[in-house]
Amino acid sequence: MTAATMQVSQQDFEKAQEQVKLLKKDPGNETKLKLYALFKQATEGPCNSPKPGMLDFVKKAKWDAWNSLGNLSQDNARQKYTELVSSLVSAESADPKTDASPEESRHGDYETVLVTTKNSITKIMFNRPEKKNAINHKMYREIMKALEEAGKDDSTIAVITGNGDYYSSGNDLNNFANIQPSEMEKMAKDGAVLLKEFVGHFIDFPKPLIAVVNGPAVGICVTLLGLCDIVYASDRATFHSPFSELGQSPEGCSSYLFPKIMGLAKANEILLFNKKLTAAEACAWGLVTEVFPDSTFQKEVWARLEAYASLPKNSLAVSKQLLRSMEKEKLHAVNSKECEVLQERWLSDECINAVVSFFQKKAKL
Ligand SMILES: CCCCC/C=C/CC(=O)SCCNC(=O)CCNC(=O)[C@H](O)C(C)(C)COP(=O)(O)OP(=O)(O)OC[C@H]1O[C@@H](n2cnc3c(N)ncnc32)[C@H](O)[C@@H]1OP(=O)(O)O
Repeated sequence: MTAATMQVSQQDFEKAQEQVKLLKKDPGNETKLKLYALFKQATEGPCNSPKPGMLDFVKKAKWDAWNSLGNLSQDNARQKYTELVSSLVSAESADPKTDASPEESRHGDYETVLVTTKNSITKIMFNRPEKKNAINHKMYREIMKALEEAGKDDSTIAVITGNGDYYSSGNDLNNFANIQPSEMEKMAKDGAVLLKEFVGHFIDFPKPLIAVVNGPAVGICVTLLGLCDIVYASDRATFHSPFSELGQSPEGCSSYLFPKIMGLAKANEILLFNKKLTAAEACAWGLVTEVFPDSTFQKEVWARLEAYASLPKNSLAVSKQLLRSMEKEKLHAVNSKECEVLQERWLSDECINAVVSFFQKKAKL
């Protein structure tokens, strides 16, 4: 190495120390240890401090990293440090996700949901506010796609919430409308296949999944809460699963999870007798984790979630999967059975009459 390159290298070394502080993305512990070791070697020479005790994990890891550089010269260490920082800076500027400041990044082309990621949280927002976020066929498919993507992306947790005054009014009753009598059986069969796949995505979701219930929730959007890991609700939210009123039967694994969560007697009031719960009741019955005043709901909940999302991502994922693994097989079996029963219900006069009444504006919940 010539004197000229050494001098440039010293200047670059100082610049690199500044650049490393500006990295937007955490480079990970392994890289941070490498940077630490090269910095120490460059500024102090070979490792000269006593080996820390086995239980002093952090100091020991740092000492090991520095010591592993042996007799690497200070010039070479400066050079390697500078090169490593430069590679991190280039990787970051080539990555559109980190380029975009801490602002929200918006995902893909969705029509019925709004999917964004910010601060390690992927938010899936039901986005049909003019229809009270009722879930039509396209929305079932888009929610599944969004869950698949959120399960694989860099986020630590995923959140489901609603846009507008409702969390969701549940299944879009248009899914049952304008069906010719000759196509009823096919509609019911296809509906059961779609519902089974949809609920299966919640059962299998690999990361913590949090429901932020911003307003009233109806039908399937209530039952799915039992498959979420945390449920935060505004005090404006209500919880209503009027299955018998609609000539239908429970889904979303609620026939198994609700009695487990709140006891059979209370589950029966909701699932058989259409009892609409206030947020406070849903919390007392164990379906909701915590209720917040509507005026501070968004602020308080997102501050809480951002803190949770800064916890170690892999630890959270394996722990969630461990907890779910105890029940997974059972939940899939319950889901299959519920869809089988619903497939028959959708062909019943009781269900058909309820849908007709809704569209004749005779019946509202
Ligand atoms: C693949 C199939 C899977 C099936 C899975 C099964 C799931 C079971 C369930 O989810 S059961 C629950 C079904 N949901 C309902 O029965 C709710 C029906 N809606 C209502 O009773 C009311 O709309 C309300 C109480 C939710 C809100 O009443 P409000 O007066 O405040 O508002 P509007 O009625 O004027 O609603 C605004 C427009 O939104 C339309 N809309 C609301 N919810 C639904 C819905 N679930 N399905 C279809 N359309 C809905 C409503 O018709 C209005 O539309 P308009 O402006 O065009 O008239």
